[in-house]
Amino acid sequence: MTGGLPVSVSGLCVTGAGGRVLLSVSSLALPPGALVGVRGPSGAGKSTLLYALAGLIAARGRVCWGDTDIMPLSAEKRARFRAGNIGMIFQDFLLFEELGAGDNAALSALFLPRAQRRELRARADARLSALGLGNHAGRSVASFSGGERQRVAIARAMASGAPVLLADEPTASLDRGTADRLTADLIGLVRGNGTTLVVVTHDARLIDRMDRVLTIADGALVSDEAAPHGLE
Ligand SMILES: Nc1ncnc2c1ncn2[C@@H]1O[C@H](COP(=O)(O)OP(=O)(O)OP(=O)(O)O)[C@@H](O)[C@H]1O
Repeated sequence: MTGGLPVSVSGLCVTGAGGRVLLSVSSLALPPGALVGVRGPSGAGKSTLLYALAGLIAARGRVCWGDTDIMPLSAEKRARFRAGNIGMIFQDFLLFEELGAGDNAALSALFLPRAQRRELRARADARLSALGLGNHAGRSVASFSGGERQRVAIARAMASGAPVLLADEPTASLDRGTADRLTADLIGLVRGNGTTLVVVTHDARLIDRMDRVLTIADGALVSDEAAPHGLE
């Protein structure tokens, strides 16, 4: 892992059916290794921002990770950039029930040349261990609790060694204690690796651990605050 990437966004606009503006961000710049929380009311456009940053939805404007503007890239080049640079934790985990934790965490090895698979598998196992699941790598995730599943999703997102991690509600549906432990583990891992983290969350305690907090309302970036400890 070589540390995070900076992100800069300008003139970003995502529209939905009938041209309705779902998200509009005129300008945003985040330094490498920043831990950034995104909050706001339901339906405000938070997940839309995450998906636009990942280049997973159609949008206008510029989204640069480091020196690379991902917007003009072909779908294939964008997917390749994403695979090498962006780890994603989706709201519903997207795990394969029939596979073990280790196989789920190392899933992206399927898309790598054989020579690099062993390395990715080792990193996936190391992430699982760091998240307290080292002894459960062979167990099918079908029998995992919500907190354990979320840890597998984090291990998978970080196994590729991507310098950027995008997470959508990583503590949703977890009890307070589990959410707090997961938050501590996630932040420890991300800070230790210098990864840039952008996390959408309604969890005030997770927000409170971020360096920076963006508030989205009605499809617009309405505030961008540094180190807002004690908010909400
Ligand atoms: N593919 C789509 N096509 C049309 N509209 C969409 C699409 N995806 C999302 N939207 C709309 O865009 C708006 C923003 O959705 P988004 O999921 O980004 O909100 P959110 O802030 O993440 O909400 P929540 O906190 O409830 O997850 C909503 O009105 C939603 O219905």
